[in-house]
Amino acid sequence: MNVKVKRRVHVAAAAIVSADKQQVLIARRPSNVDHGGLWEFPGGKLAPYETGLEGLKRELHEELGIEIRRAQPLIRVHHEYSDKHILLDVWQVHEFAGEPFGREGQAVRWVPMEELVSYPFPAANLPILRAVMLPTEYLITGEEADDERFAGLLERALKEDGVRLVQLRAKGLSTDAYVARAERSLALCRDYGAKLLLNGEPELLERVDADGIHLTSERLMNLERRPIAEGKWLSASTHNQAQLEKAASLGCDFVTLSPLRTTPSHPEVAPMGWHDFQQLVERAGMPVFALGGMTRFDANHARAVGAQGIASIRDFWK
Ligand SMILES: Nc1nc2c([nH]c(=O)n2[C@H]2C[C@H](O)[C@@H](COP(=O)(O)OP(=O)(O)OP(=O)(O)O)O2)c(=O)[nH]1
Ligand SMILES: [Mg+2]
Repeated sequence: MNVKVKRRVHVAAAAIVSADKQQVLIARRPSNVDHGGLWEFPGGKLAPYETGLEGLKRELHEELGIEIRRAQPLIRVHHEYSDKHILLDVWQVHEFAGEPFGREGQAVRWVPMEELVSYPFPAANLPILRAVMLPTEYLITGEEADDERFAGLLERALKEDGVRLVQLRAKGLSTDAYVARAERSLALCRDYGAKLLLNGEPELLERVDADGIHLTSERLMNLERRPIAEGKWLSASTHNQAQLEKAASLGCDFVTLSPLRTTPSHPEVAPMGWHDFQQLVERAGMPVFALGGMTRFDANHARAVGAQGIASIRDFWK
């Protein structure tokens, strides 16, 4: 029997974002290498004993002539190519010195975030594109009987906290009341350049042209295929490996994973803690927001263990 062991390749790559966070730098792979002609996030294979960030610093100097000043982990993606197993260790570079140019003759281009999806990338890159486009914080709205009070609280979070990703969660409302609240939330979110996801049946998007749908874990597990178009965002609540795998198989764009800590809203559920969380995130293959007792102070740690950031009601709803 001829068992071929695939090569394992650890690659560090950079999502270099402009100071206004509106653009990201990509490069085109030369036509004579693997995935030639496709676009990529600059970077390359780690040398023996190099850490991801060390390797990335070396690669960005070699490929673009820049020095990294400030970088933060963005996402880790495992992908099976036909000839190798690859780990893409992607960092978001917030600050650098020098003027980037293609030192190896490759094309290099600043691209507006929303145009990224129209460039051809290698197959492993889809989760990275999603991660680059998403912020670090995901606001889940609180239960609020009064529409005026609700709008005031949402606007405060958009304005004061700079929230740019919102899930409208309102279990207590009838469908019509939910739709009315969603229309109003959408207008507010548009004013601040934030994305709005509706927590409910996917068909809600036919009534409100929001940016996407957030599935409860129960809805997630009952679906056979992705219920909405690719151009809309699909997120889901997950709590374990099986749900993460289901989310991946449906083509969810990102998920929340909870509960990280014990919370007043779910006192009976055992918290998973950072160790188990990190292990689940490593193989998730999509951006994951830590949920359950999280505040913005936890965002850096969440990033450090591989997450996109944190999701919260309480930290933003005051
Ligand atoms: N840099 C980078 N590599 C990617 C991306 N997506 C993706 O699948 N890859 C794959 C392609 C390659 O198989 C591998 C990266 O290798 P590389 O060719 O950049 O390596 P390197 O810069 O060290 O170049 P070399 O000296 O080995 O020629 O990862 C991406 O976005 N950026
Ligand atoms: Mg390279």
